[in-house]
Amino acid sequence: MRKIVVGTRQSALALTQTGQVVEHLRKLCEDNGIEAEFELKKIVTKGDRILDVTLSKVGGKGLFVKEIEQALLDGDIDLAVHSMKDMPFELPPGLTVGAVPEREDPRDCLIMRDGYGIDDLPKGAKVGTSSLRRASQLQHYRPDLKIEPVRGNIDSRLRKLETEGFDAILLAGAGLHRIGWSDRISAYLDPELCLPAVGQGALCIECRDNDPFILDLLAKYRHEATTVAVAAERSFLGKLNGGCQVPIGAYAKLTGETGRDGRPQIELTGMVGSPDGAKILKDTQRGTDPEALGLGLAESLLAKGAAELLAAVQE
Ligand SMILES: NCc1[nH]cc(CCC(=O)O)c1CC(=O)O
Repeated sequence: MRKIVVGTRQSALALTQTGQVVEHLRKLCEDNGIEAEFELKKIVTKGDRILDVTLSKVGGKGLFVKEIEQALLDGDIDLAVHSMKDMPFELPPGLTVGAVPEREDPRDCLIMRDGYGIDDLPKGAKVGTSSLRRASQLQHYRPDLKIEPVRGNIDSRLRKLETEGFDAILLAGAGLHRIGWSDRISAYLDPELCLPAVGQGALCIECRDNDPFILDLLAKYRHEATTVAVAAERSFLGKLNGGCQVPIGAYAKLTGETGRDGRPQIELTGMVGSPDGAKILKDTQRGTDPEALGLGLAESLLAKGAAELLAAVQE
């Protein structure tokens, strides 16, 4: 009987999604005659400790993953469940992505005090988000809105909708679905209006690259379409050298067509914007090689001036 220690953050969302992953893995073990038992280990990350500062001001990448990766390297845990969009582009030596399971809804959504869509917000309404990507795209569509930062876990952000006088706040639909709060969602934002964060709605199961038992188990959990789509989005992000603290969005999906090389065709849309939404660069490309597609799309936006936009945010 092998004991598998699973590392997780301790927010409501993290515990729920880790619990769901462990249930799937338990079933996979049962179906494949693998004897294993699972144990959860809660780990506090820097991102959990600093809750009162806008993330773009805290700086640094991997705020929600570093301590968990250290626990993997130290052998304190055997695998970790992360939100893909919190993952930095590069993993530390010795660690690898063991599986990307099937993606949840990638869209952002509005939780509104009144109304059922963005066009119901009154002129000058106060909207809460600390994401420069969400702010940029929302302001581009509705320059009249007043965007103000709101941080904290999903539960505390929802509370702030009431206590801090917001007309609406923006959250990822996936998180709300996972914790069973879909009924709080007033409207989904179409990716045409608001491109999600790279990897949004997907999970990343990370493990040591020299642990064949865990690698074999996780290989059975991999979802091909999600893996390929997220690889394209992350390749785009990697080329632009962005974390989740810059106004970059991307969304990839399979078109259902097959390329000349026999591989599934991917359609990738990416954006880079100014935080005030005055300028948004956006493009869509198709291809079958996720890395090449991400790089190509990034190069197209760089040729249109993406580097200048990003430099203005990062200085
Ligand atoms: N930035 C924090 C974060 N990281 C992952 C999710 C949940 C959605 C997901 O798994 O993509 C959230 C909350 C949010 O953005 O509303």
